[in-house]
Amino acid sequence: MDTLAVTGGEVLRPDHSIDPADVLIDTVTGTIDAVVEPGEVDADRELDASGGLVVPGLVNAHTHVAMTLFRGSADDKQLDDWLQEDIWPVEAELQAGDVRAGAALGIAEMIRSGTTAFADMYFFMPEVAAVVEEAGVRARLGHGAITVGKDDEAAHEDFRAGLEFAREYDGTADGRVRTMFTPHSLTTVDESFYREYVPKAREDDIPIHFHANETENEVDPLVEEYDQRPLEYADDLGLLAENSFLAHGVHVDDREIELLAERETAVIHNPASNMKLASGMAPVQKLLDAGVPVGLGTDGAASNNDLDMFDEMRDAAMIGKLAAGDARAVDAPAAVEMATAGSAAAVGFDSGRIEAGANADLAVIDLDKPHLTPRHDLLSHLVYAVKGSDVRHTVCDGTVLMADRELQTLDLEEVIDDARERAEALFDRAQA
Ligand SMILES: CSC[C@H]1O[C@@H](n2cnc3c(O)ncnc32)[C@H](O)[C@@H]1O
Ligand SMILES: [Zn+2]
Repeated sequence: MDTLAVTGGEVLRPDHSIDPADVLIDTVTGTIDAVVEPGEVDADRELDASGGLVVPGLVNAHTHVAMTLFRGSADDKQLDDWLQEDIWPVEAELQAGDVRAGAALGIAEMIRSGTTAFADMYFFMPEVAAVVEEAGVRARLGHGAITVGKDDEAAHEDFRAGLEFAREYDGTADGRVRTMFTPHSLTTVDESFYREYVPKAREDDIPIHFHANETENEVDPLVEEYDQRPLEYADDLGLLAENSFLAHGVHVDDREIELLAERETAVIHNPASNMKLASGMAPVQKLLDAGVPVGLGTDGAASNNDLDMFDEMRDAAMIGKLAAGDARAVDAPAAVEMATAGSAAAVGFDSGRIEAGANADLAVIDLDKPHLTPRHDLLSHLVYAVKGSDVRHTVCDGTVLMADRELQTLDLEEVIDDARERAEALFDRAQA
């Protein structure tokens, strides 16, 4: 056994208590071996966490990581106009190398802000899988399949590609890449495709992830056509299950909330994207009270515009209070739970908790900062005051991915240069 000890810090436990402890990691299995009294470990190597707070690596449960190339290119528009006028015309010009560069940039950004795992639906997903492997993070990946704007044969090809990717790449990168089947949304995929392909995914036990109930424009047409709420329609299609998770769930009524709880289907809350696109306020406290599993995501960098999950926790707590009209709603423990154990469970990773047996995915936050002073309540700081740039070390699967803010697996300068070049060429092609 080869071991790494994270020593000298205070550790956030699964019950949200925080106390001084050392974390012993088995780097061969990539799991936490023990959490022990300070000074008791004897390990092959040590990572100094003194003066810091050791937290589970954050889990970004809904993103399109390569969309970092679109950051700042399309702001201040509602979802439909944003997608149709700005995003989709440029995505039509995407090449594999663009997705690789955008993914590397996004993954570098996530490692630098304490995120160790993410769920992603996009295009050219083998490229994303390759960067996940190289960077050392953990991810659940799906090829996003869509039927609008495609002829029948092209749409079938897209859906077959989605299933093929899910089957071929599951378990790669030493098990750090897991896969899923990802139809884009309830309104952009024709019903017949759901009827044909969802059973195929279910047969192979492939998790399903899709956008749903993000804007009112996604609700009304379905109610009109099917005389059903969108999530009743989704249930009829076999989309709601324990290993399904949907992004957004902003416009859900009480019956849909009940359905989600009954089916144990998780909602991934994306507060920044919902605010920026003016999609609405998800009823997060209501979902939690009803027993719906809730995770947290950034969505893509074009609608956020960063991938910092600390920002997202703060946004979730803030907008959760506004939505409920109650300052007690979505408190700090609820926001932390969403970004860690909640997201990890939704995505299907045994991460998001610092406890023996769990994946050794963690981040160390430097608390020695003016904006983190004094220290009345560190859980409060995590949600309301910490920034991604306060992360000192990031560890995933027992491997140190960032030490003292230096990336260990990616060359940051190269990643930034490459992303700049690819973004410029991509937007030039789109404007030609
Ligand atoms: C088919 S791959 C994913 C597809 O989703 C687009 N996208 C990015 N953000 C959102 C969002 O908030 N709602 C719906 N779709 C979104 C992305 O640009 C890709 O085309
Ligand atoms: Zn999305």
